[in-house]
Amino acid sequence: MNAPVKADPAALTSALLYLDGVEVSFDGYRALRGLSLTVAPGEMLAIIGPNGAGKTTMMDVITGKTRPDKGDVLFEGKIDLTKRDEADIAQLGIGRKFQKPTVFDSQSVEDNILLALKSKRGVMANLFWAATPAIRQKVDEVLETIRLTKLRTRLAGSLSHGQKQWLEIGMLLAQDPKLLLVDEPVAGMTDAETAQTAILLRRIAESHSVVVVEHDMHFVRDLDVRVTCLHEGAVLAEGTLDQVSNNDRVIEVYLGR
Ligand SMILES: Nc1ncnc2c1ncn2[C@@H]1O[C@H](COP(=O)(O)OP(=O)(O)OP(=O)(O)O)[C@@H](O)[C@H]1O
Repeated sequence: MNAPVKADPAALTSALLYLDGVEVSFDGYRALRGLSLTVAPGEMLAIIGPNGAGKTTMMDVITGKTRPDKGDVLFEGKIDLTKRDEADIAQLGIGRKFQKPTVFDSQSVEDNILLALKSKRGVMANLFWAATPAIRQKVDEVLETIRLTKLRTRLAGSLSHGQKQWLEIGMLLAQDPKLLLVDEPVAGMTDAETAQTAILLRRIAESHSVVVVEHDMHFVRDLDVRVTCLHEGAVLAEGTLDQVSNNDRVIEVYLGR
């Protein structure tokens, strides 16, 4: 069996996100077993791996939902995320998109974006909140990025599954995250929506760091980014999709022959 890939210590100071030797156990079951990886500023990283590899647990550790038993989880080279709670971590600029869209169906597309903007401002600020030109501009910008400008007045509940996913990504963008964590964004999408989502994430990655967990290899190929394959709670292989998908162990435990 291959030794788990270690984080590069030299990357610590330059990494936006740095995980080293992260261990998580649930009732004796070791979900993460020395997980080490880094995400550079402005980088998009795709994470693949079989069911139970620890991908969701990794996201939970980064966002403060799960505390690791051991290991380093650092943001911007110095902020120890293991000491912060979920709300703090969101404030630091780490946004997470879960697999299922959770938009407000009874609100319009643009009001969903506005609500996301408001939630960033906090309750007190909302008392004095008004649709200032700066806020309108931000909403316009986000709608343009997610290509929903023409549907801005439609009720979110009437959107297709893919459009809802894009809207939710827009709601994250409204909060100006430095790092976006995106969990299986194309599950349940049509092929056309999947292709559009790759274009959208590539556009977003021009100005944000992104970690995307996905099983759809066509989509991962379209992303054209560094790929990390997790297995049994650690990194099994890293590199381009071609390098990772030609790795014998990755073929054995995940992709098949
Ligand atoms: N709260 C929990 N209590 C007990 N076991 C858990 C808990 N959360 C996760 N696990 C176990 O830890 C392992 C890793 O799970 P995780 O959900 O992180 O894998 P994954 O790579 O996201 O899988 P999938 O691709 O199916 O989403 C699994 O065996 C899972 O059953």
